[in-house]
Amino acid sequence: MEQQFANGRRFIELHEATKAPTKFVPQLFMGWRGRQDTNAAVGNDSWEQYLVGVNDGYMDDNKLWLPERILPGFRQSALAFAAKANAVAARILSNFETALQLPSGFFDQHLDLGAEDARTLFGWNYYPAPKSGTPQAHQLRLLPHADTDVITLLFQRPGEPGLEILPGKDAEAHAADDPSGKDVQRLNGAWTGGLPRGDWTRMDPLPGAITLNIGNMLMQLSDGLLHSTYHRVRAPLPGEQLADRNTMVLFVHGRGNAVMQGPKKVYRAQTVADMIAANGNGYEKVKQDKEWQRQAMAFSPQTSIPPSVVEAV
Ligand SMILES: O=C(O)CCC(=O)C(=O)O
Ligand SMILES: [Fe+2]
Repeated sequence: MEQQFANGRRFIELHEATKAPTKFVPQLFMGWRGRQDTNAAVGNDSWEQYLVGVNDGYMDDNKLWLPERILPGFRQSALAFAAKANAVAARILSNFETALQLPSGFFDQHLDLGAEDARTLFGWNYYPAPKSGTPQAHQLRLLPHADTDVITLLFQRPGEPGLEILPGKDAEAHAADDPSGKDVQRLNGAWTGGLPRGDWTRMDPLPGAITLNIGNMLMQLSDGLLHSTYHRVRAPLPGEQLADRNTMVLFVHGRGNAVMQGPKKVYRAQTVADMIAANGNGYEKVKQDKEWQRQAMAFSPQTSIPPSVVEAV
């Protein structure tokens, strides 16, 4: 894990101009989003992200890898790690097949990284250390959202906290869905569902642990039984160390042509590729909404998930 964090830092530490050719492609959700791009998305200079596809076809067509001479071994190392993480995801998800009434072997097939339309992504988030003396407590490093994928494996590092989830918000958004044309992408608009049931709750990093988020695709596949996790990343609170934060993500999307609909057809049929493309500019629709701003930016007294629950996750 630490080796792969270091691999990502090699990319992050390059000059802006060197990274520029790998600029983010919203349609694919692949590539590099520098501080300027994320500044436009979240309104502060607090986040940088590089996401690579496990499928070289999409990466090569869009020239989203840097040449070997700039980052020797980078690509091979990232893809090897992503494949290992994907095997973990497949093992976890295979346990859901019976309960979700999906055909046996569904996830093995769906998560096949060798498939021509494989769209799973692996990548790094980097949040620089805030400058001392700046009022960080009311700033977010990453705005609230639910991930689009089936599940996310999130790798965090002890000493670099910030992830928070809003329990109950997911369920509310579900209840507020329009029954005539259920579209789980509305979860990215969860603020329409009324007041939050829970408070923003810390999910602090534990040594060696992988954090698992449920994404919108699993919500669709499970006909709403499993709700996607609404989450955000906040800046260090007063009294906390002003550390930078490094995380890695495996966005388990699976195959782009697959339709994400459960046996009861609760949600409208959408392909993985369509759901990814729709998310490319996810924040644009919501940023101006005052009620969303109020809830998304709420900083209530800090609550934490008891350690036993965190370990079970
Ligand atoms: O960096 C984190 O902890 C969260 C990242 C995240 O939510 C994302 O990349 O979708
Ligand atoms: Fe996320």
